Order: sequence, then structure tokens, then C-alpha cells
Amino acid sequence: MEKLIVRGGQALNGTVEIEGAKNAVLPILAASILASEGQMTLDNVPILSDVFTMNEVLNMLQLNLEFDQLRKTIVLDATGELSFEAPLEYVSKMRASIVVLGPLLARLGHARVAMPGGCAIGTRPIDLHLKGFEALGATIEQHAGYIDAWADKLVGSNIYLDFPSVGATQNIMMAATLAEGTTVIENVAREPEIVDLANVLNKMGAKVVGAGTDTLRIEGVKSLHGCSHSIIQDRIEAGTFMVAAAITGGNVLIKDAIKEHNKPLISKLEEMGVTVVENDAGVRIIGNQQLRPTSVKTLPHPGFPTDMQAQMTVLQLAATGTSLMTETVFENRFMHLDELRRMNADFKIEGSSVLLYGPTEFNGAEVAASDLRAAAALAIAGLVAKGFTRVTNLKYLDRGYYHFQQKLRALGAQIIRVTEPANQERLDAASFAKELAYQQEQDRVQSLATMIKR
Ligand SMILES: CC(=O)N[C@H]1[C@@H](OP(=O)(O)OP(=O)(O)OC[C@H]2O[C@@H](n3ccc(=O)[nH]c3=O)[C@H](O)[C@@H]2O)O[C@H](CO)[C@@H](O)[C@@H]1O
Ligand SMILES: C=C(OP(=O)(O)O)C(=O)O
Repeated sequence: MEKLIVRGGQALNGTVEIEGAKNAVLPILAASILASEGQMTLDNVPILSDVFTMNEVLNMLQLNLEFDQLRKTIVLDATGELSFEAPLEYVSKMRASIVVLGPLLARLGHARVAMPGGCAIGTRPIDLHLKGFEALGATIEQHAGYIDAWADKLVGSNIYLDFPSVGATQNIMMAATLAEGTTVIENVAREPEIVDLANVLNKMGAKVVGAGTDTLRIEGVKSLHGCSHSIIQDRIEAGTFMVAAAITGGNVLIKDAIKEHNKPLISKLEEMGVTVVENDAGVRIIGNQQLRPTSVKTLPHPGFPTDMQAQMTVLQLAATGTSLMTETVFENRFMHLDELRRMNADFKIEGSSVLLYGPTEFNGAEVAASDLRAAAALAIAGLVAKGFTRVTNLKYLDRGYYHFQQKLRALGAQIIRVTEPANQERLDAASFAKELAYQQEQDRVQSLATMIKR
């Protein structure tokens, strides 16, 4: 079984580079369906399994695309005849593929997309997406696990979202770009990824105003065309490294990090006694051995992001005293905590809140990730645990983190990724050290090769 094996105890030091945002690139890839003329060129594309899945969905829909992984660029062509069906095989792999529904409906007048299921963090219904399409004049039918949406033409409308859902905002916004007349959507999501999508749509010829506020106004246009765009930095990956630096008492520059995008996290880090310095090069995190406890509540942006909740609970567990975490966005996002209990964490869950009793002397253990942020959180706990921590279920990690262990190694962490057969003896300390040296050498060779090829 493939595992991350971490030997705790090293403070992280150095500079880390962050990839383009998963949650920005996925809807932007879907937006390329709307470009009936010209090609789309996307730069700063993260090399993640979710991006490969979205590419497969787009291939199924008959878009042509080329992913140059060395340059992190995707060129897409949606000018030919497109298919209207995204089958279960892909949607079940990745919920975010539901965001092809809006663009397909707008471009073709018909879309059939498999109904996404729930996942480890919650049931995740899509009622708000569908209500929005109906308000634009679409007919929606659900049968045999598929959603069929039709519209002879979409017509602008006034829509109020009961909750500022990120996916519903993106899906309805994309559908509205080609609707007749004006659409006003209120109580929309305000995440930086919404702003990035709106910027792309406007480059494609759409007329979207208000992104980043709670109301979007979209004047429908007749058609959209391709454009070039560089994906914004992944604030959640940046935040994950901020927490890793803080918990180890390290000193790490998160290169080109945008402080504004991580304000709620940074303010909590400062409250806990972490030093955060912003300059032209990015955001520097300087850890503190004696962290103070804090209370955190996840909320839609600009509140504290649910995608940083698992990582933050590990930092709270390391703080001296009792901290509180309340998860308000997803109903089941504490699964990492039971694994952390196996590493000596002490906490009490009460409904959507958890009391975290620190300071925790984390002990290494074998722990399984339940989603991608849980994977990162468990590895972070491993960075400060006594002995060896083994994190399994790495398919989740690969959904959202590129070169996670390489980046941590470059900062001084003792971490390797290996296949450790179930029935075989575990790597002992000497074999771990040997494998670590080998993987460090591989990192060096790979970074030289990348520099030369570029
Ligand atoms: C690919 C992507 O960008 N994923 C992000 C996106 O997911 P996603 O777009 O799925 O998240 P939403 O903002 O839609 O979901 C937030 C809450 O609203 C509920 N809801 C949502 C839609 C709907 O029609 N009905 C409904 O009840 C969900 O069940 C959840 O409880 O935003 C989440 C919240 O910031 C992040 O954790 C995910 O990383
Ligand atoms: C929950 C997440 O992603 P998704 O919505 O793609 O499951 C995440 O990025 O933490």
C-alpha cells in the first residue's frame, strides 16, 4: 500500500512555491465549453488528479485539449460539435464535474450529467444549481441517476441563493452568460475562485459584474470566444504550508502568497502567536513553540475556509489550552479527528463543534485519510509527532496537492512516499534514512531536469 511516512521533529525552513488553484481551474476548464470561437489557453494549471478527471470529462464532451505538464499549460478547443452527456463514470470520480451542466445547457440547449453523490464530508445536494437553471427557463428532469436539462433559450432572471454555494454560483453564472437579457444573482459566493472565473468569462466576451461581492449582474451575450488566462494561486495549498511552518516552529516564505486571500487564516495564526510577515516576495511564517489556543468557525468567504479546517485543528491541538472549532459549511468534516486520536489527540465533538484539548504530544501511528484536506492534516501532525507516522489513502492527497512530499522535503521535513506491502516488515529507521536520501537525490535530479527543459 502506498504511504507517506513522516518522521517528526524537524522545523521547516526555506521557500515554497504554490501551484495554481484546483478550485479555480476546474470551473474555468468547464467554462471553455462556452467558447464557440477560438482556443482557450490556460497557464499555471496545477498537475492534479482532479484536473486529469476534468480533462477526461471534456474529452468525452468532444472538446480537444492538450495539457503540457512541463509548462503547466492547457490549450482547449471547443469550436467543433460537442456532446451533451457527462456520464457517471467521471462525475462519480469528482463531484466538481457538475459545473459542466451550466455551460453545456447555455451552449447546446441540452445537458445530461450524472447526479453527483455525497462524499466523506457531507451529502452535498445540488438543489441550488438546479433552481437557478429553472429560473433561467430550463426544464429539469431527474431519472436513472441522471439530470437532464433543456432550454430552447435561457432568459435572464432574478435569482436569490438560499446559501452562497460556490458551485451553484459558478454554474448559474456560466449559464447566464449566454441567456437573453439580464440575470441578477443575489447572496452569491464571494470566494477568490469566483472572481477568477468571472475574469475569464469577461475575457471570453461575457458581461459579468459584481464578482467578489454578494450580487452578480450578468448581461447575456450571443456567443463567447477563447482567451488566455493564468490561474490564481491556490490559497488552500498556501494555507496548508502556513500551518505546517507554524506547527513546526519553522520559518518559511510562501512565495507570492496573496495575504488578502488568506486573511481569516492569517488572523488566527497571529492570534495563536505565529509571526506573519508580508512583503513583495510573499508571506513569511515564523512559528512559535508556545502556541495559544483559539476559537474558529468555518464560513463562506471571507470567513474561515472549511478547506483549512482539518489542518487548523491539528495546530489547535498543538496549542497550550483548549481550542474550539465549529464547522458550519459541511455536516461531516471531522473524520480526520478519529485518526488523530490514534496519534494521542484529545478532543470532544459536540454536534458541529469540537473542543480540542492541547498541548498534544503527538505520537506516530498509521492513519488513513478520509478526504484531501484530512490527508494534509494527518501529514502535518506527523511533522511534529514522536517517531514515524504513516498516512494512507493517498489518492485523496493527489486530488489537491502536487509534489506535497517533495515540497516538504525541500523545507527540511523527513518524509518519504513509498509502497509498503501489507504483509512485509515495515521500514525500520535505517531503511527509512536510506530511502529518504534516495528520494532527496531524486528531487535534486528532477528539479535540474525541469530547469533544463524549461
Ligand atoms: C471544486 C470546488 O470548488 N470545491 C469547493 C466548493 O465546493 P462546492 O461548490 O461543492 O461547495 P458549496 O459552496 O456548493 O457547498 C457549501 C454548502 O452548501 C450546500 N449546498 C450546496 C449546493 C446546493 O445546491 N445545495 C446545498 O445545500 C452543501 O451541501 C454544503 O453544505 O466550495 C466548498 C465550500 O467552500 C469547498 O469546500 C470546496 O473545496
Ligand atoms: C472539498 C474539497 O474539494 P471538492 O469540492 O472538489 O470535493 C476541497 O478542496 O477541500
